[in-house]
Amino acid sequence: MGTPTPLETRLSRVKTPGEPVIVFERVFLAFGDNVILKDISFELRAGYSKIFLGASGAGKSTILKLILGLLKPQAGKIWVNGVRVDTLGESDMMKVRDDVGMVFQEGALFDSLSVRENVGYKLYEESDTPLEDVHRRVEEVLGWVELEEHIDKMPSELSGGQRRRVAIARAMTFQPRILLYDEPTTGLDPITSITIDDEIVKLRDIEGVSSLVVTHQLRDAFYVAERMAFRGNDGRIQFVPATPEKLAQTEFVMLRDGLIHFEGTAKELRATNDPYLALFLS
Ligand SMILES: Nc1ncnc2c1ncn2[C@@H]1O[C@H](COP(=O)(O)OP(=O)(O)OP(=O)(O)O)[C@@H](O)[C@H]1O
Repeated sequence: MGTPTPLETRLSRVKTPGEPVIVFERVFLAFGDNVILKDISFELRAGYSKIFLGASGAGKSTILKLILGLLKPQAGKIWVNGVRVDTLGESDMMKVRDDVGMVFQEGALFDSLSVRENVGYKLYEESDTPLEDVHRRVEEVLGWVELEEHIDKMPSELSGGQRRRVAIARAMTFQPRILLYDEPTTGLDPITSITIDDEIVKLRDIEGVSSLVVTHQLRDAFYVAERMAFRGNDGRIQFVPATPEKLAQTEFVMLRDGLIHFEGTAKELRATNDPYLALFLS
């Protein structure tokens, strides 16, 4: 076995299912007189997913920026992996961000870098990680999203769905406990969207990654909530309809007028009589 390499040590962080990994407590945020978040409290637990819905401008991306420490609230408290981030300075925030992967809208790859370099760019910059370890990790994460054979291509040679999968692989490089997805399927056709949704499901169910997904695509949101992945006896990953326990691990959060208008499972959302939600779902 030998001594673990620095990369192996980073990848071996303990992950306890069910413990809170993101906590918002009575968060208030305004830009001048424009109050965006009035009083927001929620908890994301390890291995769970939360899907944020809401009209344009409701504050969904603002919540992602607060988690990453790119914005600070004027009141309330925010914890990420047990660290209070609303009062944290930038250098400590960098360490917190190491455990949070981010999949941006449109994938946001570097056009001038190959797929390999896009996925591994942070690792290649680190002098303490041997090059062969970096190559191995990059190949591993690209294998996970089934794109190993495209490793030496440029982003311009990939389809929109493949580019998003590269972005997911890149976000996984350091095996973060939390993945934040900002509109991961926007602009993709329904079939391609499903390949992205399956990656989100796989990461949640096989890797135990906690995820926060901001989306306007209700069909994809329900797909992620109502499906589950498991590894069969032959070692292959299979997808089946979610069991009741698994269904309970994904919650929808609807933001409206700076407050949480609804928080509940797919089943509860589908059964709602609330006129605002019904309008949103129609
Ligand atoms: N830096 C900023 N300065 C001033 N106002 C801002 C700033 N960033 C965001 N806002 C405002 O905050 C509100 C919430 O923005 P946010 O991007 O969080 O909405 P959203 O729910 O993600 O919307 P969309 O679905 O359109 O992406 C918007 O009214 C936006 O104009």
